[in-house]
Amino acid sequence: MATTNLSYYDKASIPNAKKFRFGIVVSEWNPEITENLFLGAEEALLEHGTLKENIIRWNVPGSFELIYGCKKMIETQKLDAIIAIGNVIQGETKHFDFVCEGVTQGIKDLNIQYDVPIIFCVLTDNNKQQSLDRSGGKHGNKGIESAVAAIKMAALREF
Ligand SMILES: Nc1c(NC[C@H](O)[C@H](O)[C@H](O)CO)[nH]c(=O)[nH]c1=O
Ligand SMILES: CC(=O)[C@@H](O)COP(=O)(O)O
Repeated sequence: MATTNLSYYDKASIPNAKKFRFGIVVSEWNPEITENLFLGAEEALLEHGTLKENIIRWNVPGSFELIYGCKKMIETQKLDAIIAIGNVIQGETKHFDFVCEGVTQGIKDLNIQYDVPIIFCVLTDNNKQQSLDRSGGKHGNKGIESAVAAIKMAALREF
């Protein structure tokens, strides 16, 4: 199944985000990828009206630490949504599987436990080229897609 471009969307359908406050937790593993994901997310949030001062960025060592970083951010900041940014690339061992499953389940659990939506912006790729293609390359930028999801979920949270 061909991957759709992650960055094409109907911009007119996105609520104005001026009143929302967003957290972005960024993994420091594979920074070439995660920084591009962050820039895509930040640019999209600003494009849809978010105030720069309403984007709170924290860094964590790796994708597995996104779980604790998001939890701590929810508990200490007043936020309407959080974007968790990471990039896990398959190595020689099964560690990839455990990191990906762990961060997926951990972020899922936080979405159940707390009333702040956490957007899963974690690329889980077989190789670096797949990551490059999805962080500003031929398949777009998952950071943009995640920012759009964050705005939509922040609006939904108001009901
Ligand atoms: N191999 C990758 C990791 N591994 C590190 C873990 O995320 C974690 O920091 C460590 O196990 C200590 O708890 N992390 C990534 O984000 N990307 C990788 O490719
Ligand atoms: C996904 C990872 O943690 C990865 O970097 C580990 O590499 P390896 O499986 O070769 O130890």
